[in-house]
Amino acid sequence: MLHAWTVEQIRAAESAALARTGDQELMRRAAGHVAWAVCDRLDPVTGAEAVLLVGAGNNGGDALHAGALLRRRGMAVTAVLLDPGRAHAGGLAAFRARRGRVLAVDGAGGGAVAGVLERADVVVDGIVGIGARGPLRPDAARWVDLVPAAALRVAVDVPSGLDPDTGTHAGPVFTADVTVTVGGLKPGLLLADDVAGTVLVADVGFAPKPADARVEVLTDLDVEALLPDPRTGSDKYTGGVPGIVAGSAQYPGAALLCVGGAVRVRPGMVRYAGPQAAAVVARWPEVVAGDDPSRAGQVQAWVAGPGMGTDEAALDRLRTVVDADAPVLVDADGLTLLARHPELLAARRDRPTVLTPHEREFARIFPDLDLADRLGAVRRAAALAGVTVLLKGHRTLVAEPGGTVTVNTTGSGWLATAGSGDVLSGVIGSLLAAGLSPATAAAAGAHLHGRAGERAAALRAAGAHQLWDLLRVPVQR
Ligand SMILES: NC(=O)C1=CN([C@@H]2O[C@H](COP(=O)(O)OP(=O)(O)OC[C@H]3O[C@@H](n4cnc5c(N)ncnc54)[C@H](O)[C@@H]3O)[C@@H](O)[C@H]2O)[C@@H](O)CC1
Ligand SMILES: [K+]
Repeated sequence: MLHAWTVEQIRAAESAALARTGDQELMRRAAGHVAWAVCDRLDPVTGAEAVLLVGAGNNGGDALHAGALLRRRGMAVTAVLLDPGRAHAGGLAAFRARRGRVLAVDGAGGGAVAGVLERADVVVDGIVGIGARGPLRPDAARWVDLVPAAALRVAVDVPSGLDPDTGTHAGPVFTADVTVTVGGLKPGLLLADDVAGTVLVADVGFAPKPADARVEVLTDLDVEALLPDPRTGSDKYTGGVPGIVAGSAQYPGAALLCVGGAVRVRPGMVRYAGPQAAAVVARWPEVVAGDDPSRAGQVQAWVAGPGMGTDEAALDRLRTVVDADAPVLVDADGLTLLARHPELLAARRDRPTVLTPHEREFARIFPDLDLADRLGAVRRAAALAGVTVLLKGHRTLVAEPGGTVTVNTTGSGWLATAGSGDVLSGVIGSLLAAGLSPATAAAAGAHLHGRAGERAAALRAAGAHQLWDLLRVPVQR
């Protein structure tokens, strides 16, 4: 499991380390990681041209110390001081001692900055780190816009302009190929990977406690450990029995896709209750199928929604499922019905329940929550409804009512295809039926589904049904 901490939490851990170690030493360590990240990606290092964008705080100090190290490796390094009177004194002294070139944007050097940036092989962003508030000020933002995309772009701690707690950026932002983040991951780096690039965590001698983190990432090993293979003595109920309510005359494929997701994650048995029973059994002979969830027999978790329609018959089926004691996942048309009948959602409060909306469905159920901050919105939705909420997107987020959010980092563009979400619902339904908690089942399901999407990309396997075969491929080590 990986963890990410808020700026406040990082600051608290940092202050204890500052008292122990001193800020110069911490900064030198951080700078060592930044310089290593640069040199590791350049060939040759000697003679390459680097530009440091240096703000007025310690983030700029990190960049200046890194610049001094890059000088030692024979690089031509120019420090652009955005606020020359307030540049970090220790960092500047170390940089000058290595005969680095200094340009001050408010002095004679200002005019030369654009030309220096244009030629740079590497640009190091030390404009602001976790001390910044709000969008970048115009005097800093103008330089971000001049950074050439062809250069290696390395952000110190956080790409300037990106909110480390939320991953939002209201104005210009430094787009990094690599972010070297100090002390621990920040949620914003996970959410805005398009801005942060590859994230390296620089261990400088302090780290917040994993137990304090409210944002987590599952790894392959975590997910494998949650899904043991069947053993001698297992029966169909130890594997788990999901019940699927999906599909309609208009969307028969949704039933097959959702059931397929459930079957291929290894439940003990899958039940189906809807109008496509014959088609389901024709494709999935292992499934026990009927049309009425109230007569389905023992079910350990329900999935309701994909392609089920929104008519009276669909509403009746959804009511039956919502009344069940077993865990329930509601997706797609089921979410549309929940938005129209809030009493059904209220009935699931504090009972094991997962909602899996994409952004439009989310906005229908939680119209007052602002999706500009997806992390904040999904967390508030889970707290408001008292259920687990999985918000789909490039970074799918899973929030439990207690406030912890899991960020899914697997996936590919090949998942953006009709029916892909139906498969995901079936996968999570199986995991719920196997006894995982709603948040763990949702996060593990999103992880498996994302890995399947990555394999689909590698194979160019188009079509959501291709995901069935790619869900439980063993992890390569
Ligand atoms: N304190 C320490 O000893 C350590 C600090 N570290 C580095 O220090 C950074 C934090 O340093 P600081 O607390 O000095 O803060 P920053 O360097 O992140 O930013 C503070 C400066 O940014 C300016 N600023 C604030 N909001 C702005 C905005 N919207 N647009 C433009 N400028 C803005 C402020 O006027 C201030 O001068 C970390 O991100 C990390 O890079 C690390 O080196 C570890 C050790
Ligand atoms: K930065």
